[in-house]
Amino acid sequence: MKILYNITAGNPKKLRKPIVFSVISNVINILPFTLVMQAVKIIFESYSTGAPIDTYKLWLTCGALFLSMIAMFLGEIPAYRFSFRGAYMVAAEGRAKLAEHLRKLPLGYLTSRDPGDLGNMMMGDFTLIEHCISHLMPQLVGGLVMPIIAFIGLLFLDWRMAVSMFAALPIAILIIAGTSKLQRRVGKRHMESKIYAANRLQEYLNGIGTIKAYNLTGERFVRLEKAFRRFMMESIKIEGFLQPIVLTAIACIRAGLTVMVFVGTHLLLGGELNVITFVTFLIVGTRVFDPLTSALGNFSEVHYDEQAGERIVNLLNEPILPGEKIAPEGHDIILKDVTFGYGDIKVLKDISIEMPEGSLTALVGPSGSGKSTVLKLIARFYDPQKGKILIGNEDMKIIEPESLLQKVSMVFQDVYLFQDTIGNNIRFGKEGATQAEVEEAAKRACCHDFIMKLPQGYDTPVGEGGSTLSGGEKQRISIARAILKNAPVVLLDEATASLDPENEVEIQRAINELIQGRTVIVVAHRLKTVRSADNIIVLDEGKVVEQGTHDELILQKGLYYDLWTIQQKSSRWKMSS
Ligand SMILES: Nc1ncnc2c1ncn2[C@@H]1O[C@H](COP(=O)(O)OP(=O)(O)OP(=O)(O)O)[C@@H](O)[C@H]1O
Repeated sequence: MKILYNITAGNPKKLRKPIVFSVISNVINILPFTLVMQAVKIIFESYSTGAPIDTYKLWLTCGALFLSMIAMFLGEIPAYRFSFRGAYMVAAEGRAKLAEHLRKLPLGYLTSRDPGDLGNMMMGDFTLIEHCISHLMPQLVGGLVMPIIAFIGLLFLDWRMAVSMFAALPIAILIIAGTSKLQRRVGKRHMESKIYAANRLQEYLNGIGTIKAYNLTGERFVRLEKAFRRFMMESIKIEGFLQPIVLTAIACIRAGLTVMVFVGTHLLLGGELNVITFVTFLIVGTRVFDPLTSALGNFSEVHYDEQAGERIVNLLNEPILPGEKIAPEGHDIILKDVTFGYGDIKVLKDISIEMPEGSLTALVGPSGSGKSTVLKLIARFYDPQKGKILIGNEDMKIIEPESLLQKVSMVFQDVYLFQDTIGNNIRFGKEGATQAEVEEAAKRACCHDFIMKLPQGYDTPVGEGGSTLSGGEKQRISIARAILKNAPVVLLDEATASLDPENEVEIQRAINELIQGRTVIVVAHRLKTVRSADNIIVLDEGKVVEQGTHDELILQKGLYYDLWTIQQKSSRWKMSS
């Protein structure tokens, strides 16, 4: 049953209708068979007795045969429709469910996977599932129903012939079932090599600009070529391994026909079987296994598709961030003895920070000291490995992640804009916001003027990732989004890239609009922007080494003082150069 669970990406109920209607359609498909046998019987009876052919019965059989063809056609329509509908429904609902699940997973889990892998799963694996439900399953059902019904019917005609005809079938089934683990293993290796090749291709395409800039074409391409070669070898292996198994099983099934001819001849010569029955068995025997042999030819594909489904099921089983409580009203944020690392190396080591409601806290420190990581923990992209983070005196771990995110606006360095209009990109901040609200937010974020200068204003489309806008423009759009969201907590990761003076002033003005009256935590790279912060936390190698106001820290003459002095000097260098 696990196989049915996997090939439907955890939704086996969706197979009910396709299977039921495939069975019905295959039962109807047996009708013409029995009618042809009836016609043969009428003709043979006349030859064997010397009596004239019973034309009335023969015409009647022909008429029934015609009607059975219509019935076959009508029976196939729902089978076809439910198989395809089932397949597309499983894929469409599954893709939506997986996308929703991905959103709820800790970001750490997602970033640990190869970038192309998830996209591949969404499109490629679900396409395999679609194919399995729409084509392979009906074929398999047909391949089993036809011989089973034929066997039962033939038992009544002559049990000895029926048994001999199907004698070798269990051997074929044993061969297929006995090698199923091996088939899965070979299929798994093939799938892994396919995913690896897709990931290398994605990496190559994503990095094509860098590859050109640093003339890495040769080295990177060798890596990609190796991945394609490995994929090719696994494809050859899968064919080379599976074909002999399937062909042996098919040969066993066909051997049953030879056994039947021997037994039939023996019985006929011994006078224990009449010619009509023998001919009937010969006609049925040559056709009855056809659906089964073609289904077996594709059976290894079912295993293969099952693995695609299993990958999806495994991802759906990955635990989402826990927490069910609605976020509290208060917005004090407290980190208590927090330790966190992305892998084994600890990035934050036992840190404690208090950020009172309505205050502005700045996180400063050398590159890699863990500033952005603190913001990510507060946004609950990850949970700390030790210690806790409290918001409004509640442990974040018990708060429902969605409810927490409603309280938080984030403006990070790597602004992502969707392939949509500028207006809709701002509207992501508040679902259903009116045009007036969008424009108001844009005005406060100092982006209304540049938007109005664009050919289609707010309806101007932006390329994927915001590629058609400058860094400063993208940043201001993301601030407008955050202003529209109007969340009480603002997390700000200041841009490290140097902005031109005009953009810098505009962004600072936009940020001032955004942070008014809120609990703000800002990662500051340019210390002059946080001189007025209520509290400045200085991080070094994942530890809080100093904290206080700008004036207090300058007096301490510690790390902050050093950083401040260096930045003051470098800004003077810039001005004099
Ligand atoms: N997703 C990740 N996976 C693994 N390591 C990471 C990840 N993100 C950050 N790190 C590592 O964690 C450490 C702290 O990173 P973080 O971005 O918090 O530092 P930062 O102080 O904000 O640095 P910067 O000022 O350069 O932005 C760095 O050594 C970084 O390489």
